[in-house]
Amino acid sequence: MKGKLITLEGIDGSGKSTVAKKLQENSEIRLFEPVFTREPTRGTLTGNAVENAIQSETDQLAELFLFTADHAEHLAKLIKPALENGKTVISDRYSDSRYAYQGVTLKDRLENPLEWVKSLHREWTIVPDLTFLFDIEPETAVERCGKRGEQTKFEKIEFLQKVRGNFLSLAKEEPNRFVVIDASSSPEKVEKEVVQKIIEFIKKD
Ligand SMILES: Nc1ncnc2c1ncn2[C@@H]1O[C@H](COP(=O)(O)OP(=O)(O)OP(=O)(O)O)[C@@H](O)[C@H]1O
Ligand SMILES: Cc1cn([C@H]2C[C@H](O)[C@@H](COP(=O)(O)O)O2)c(=O)[nH]c1=O
Repeated sequence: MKGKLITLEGIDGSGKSTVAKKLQENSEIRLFEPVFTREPTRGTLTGNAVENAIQSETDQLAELFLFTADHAEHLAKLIKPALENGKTVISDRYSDSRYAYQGVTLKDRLENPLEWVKSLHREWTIVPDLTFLFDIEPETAVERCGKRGEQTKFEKIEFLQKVRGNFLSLAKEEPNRFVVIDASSSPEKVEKEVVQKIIEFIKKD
């Protein structure tokens, strides 16, 4: 793989999509001609299945496998070919979302769901080169989501506190891959920090 994979992670409402949009418009980032993508994927068979699953009371294991199927399809159809072509890929959510979220949804079904979900990916996923964790108090994130948050089952403070804990443990385990961003700062400050880190990272090679 010649290209680099950069991922944006964090709880719902942490500001990932806002930054992803800003990165697409940023002239310094555009020079690298990155491929922008996201998980769950949009408008695909697997992405639509995930969308349906998260809008209903789907069995948590079934939901994990749908998210994972979407990841496999995403890797095969977009991520791997882009990296093999030397492209920089920037994904709004990726595997760490599975480890952090399904690490919580499956806690009554499995002994150590986070590790189990990780092990399920180990032999075939591509580990990102750089991951931004948009870290924020769930209260602030849920408030930001307003009415939108009331419609989805994951945007609940207590649940997101546990997801945030999982993200922070993942970041602690791999300090060389993760950059933890204070996502409660202003949109301008968050964008500036992310742009600066991406440029440093790409130029370093
Ligand atoms: N730094 C910021 N300060 C204040 N508000 C912000 C900031 N970043 C984003 N927002 C606002 O917070 C809300 C959620 O942001 P956004 O959709 O980017 O989050 P997200 O992490 O992509 O959420 P999700 O994962 O649920 O899609 C939006 O209304 C956005 O305008
Ligand atoms: C990839 C992925 C996502 N989720 C959760 C996180 C969100 O609540 C929804 C959809 O994501 P969006 O960025 O808000 O569109 O799904 C998850 O639980 N597991 C995953 O692997």
